[in-house]
Amino acid sequence: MKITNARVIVCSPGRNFVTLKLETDEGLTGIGDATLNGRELSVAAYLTEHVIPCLIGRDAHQIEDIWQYLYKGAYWRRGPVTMTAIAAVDTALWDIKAKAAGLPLYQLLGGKSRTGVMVYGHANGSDIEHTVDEVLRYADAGYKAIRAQSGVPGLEKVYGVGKGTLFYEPADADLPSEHDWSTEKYLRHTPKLFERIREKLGFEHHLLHDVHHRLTPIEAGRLGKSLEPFNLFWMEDATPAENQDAFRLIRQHTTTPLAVGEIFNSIWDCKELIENQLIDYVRATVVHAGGITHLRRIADLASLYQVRTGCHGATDLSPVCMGAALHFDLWVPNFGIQEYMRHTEETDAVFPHAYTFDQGMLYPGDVPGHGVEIDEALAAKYPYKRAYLPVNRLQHDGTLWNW
Ligand SMILES: O=C(O)[C@@H](O)[C@@H](O)[C@H](O)[C@H](O)CO
Ligand SMILES: [Mg+2]
Repeated sequence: MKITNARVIVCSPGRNFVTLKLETDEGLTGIGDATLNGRELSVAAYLTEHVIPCLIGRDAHQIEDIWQYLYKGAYWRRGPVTMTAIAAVDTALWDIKAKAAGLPLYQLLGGKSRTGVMVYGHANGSDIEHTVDEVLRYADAGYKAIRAQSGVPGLEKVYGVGKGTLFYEPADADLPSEHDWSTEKYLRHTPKLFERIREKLGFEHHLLHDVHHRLTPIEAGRLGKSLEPFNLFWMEDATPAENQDAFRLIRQHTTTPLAVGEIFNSIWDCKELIENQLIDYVRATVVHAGGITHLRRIADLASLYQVRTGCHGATDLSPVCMGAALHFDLWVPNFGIQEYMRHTEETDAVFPHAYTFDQGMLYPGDVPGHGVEIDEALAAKYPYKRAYLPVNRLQHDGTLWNW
């Protein structure tokens, strides 16, 4: 089955998405997500100018060979742009292979390992009481796991605290907006938030929290320790992970489980974290980590060390990535949890999909392929609009900090 045609579709139904569509001489098509938040057009150009010309005429069934060809063949290995482009091709090829087999993608990976995929939703509030109300709302909606982020007194804008709670969108401006940060204020506030949530919610639900790379390792150790009484499912991105060894220091100080990896694009970003058992959950997902083919390698390495998966699932990952990730999640033996930030109705209309939500679980559905399509005519009505993630500065002197 030969690849006869390929094109990149850029659209902005509420936010930007990049989608790769492959066509074959047997009439089967497949799509893959290629969205890299705030740098969308770099991947679109990489695919159009450099990858698509190499794909035409290749056998769509040779997923592994094409992966190796694009990875080794570029000479310049890894990096978010390259790995997102490879992921798009890989996802589209798995979609085609599953459609050719007449099977949902999870069957090709090894079949179901569980009945459904446990997800966590985002409860955001401007202060503690508002966040508690949001957490209770998610619990009422059937969620078994809830991430809680709250505004911090004395800080004007804090990551994760959005206006529209169900459809929070971090890429909020044409050029980066500026947030302010104070580690001292945050560290004083956050244990109070979780104390109050547990008081009102009890201990039946999983609670998660995202630190968004803002602490030093020793500060992260301190936060993890202070959150221990509240039994978090995980503390995410406690410190930047370019230096994988940094997590050793956090580990020495707390038993709060650690998650990291939404910005990882290769197994090399997490090899030491996994082999040294410095984390409990790896957050890499299909679109930014080289597709199903590479994510499977990361998960297999992780499983040797009892590290579980916790795929990134924010709104800037398109429904195409979500669909593919859910097939992966249903199969992967060392599954932990899947993030689920709902897309807007406009986005869902552009990307009709087979996956469904019920009582805190997502189900990928049983249609052949990964179960997500793109309505190209509708997509064309939403042209690209530049939108950037914010930057963060220390409140007391304006030093650029981690966002
Ligand atoms: O855990 C998460 O979902 C976040 O960290 C994301 O919202 C992240 O900020 C965006 O995906 C960045 O593109
Ligand atoms: Mg995160």
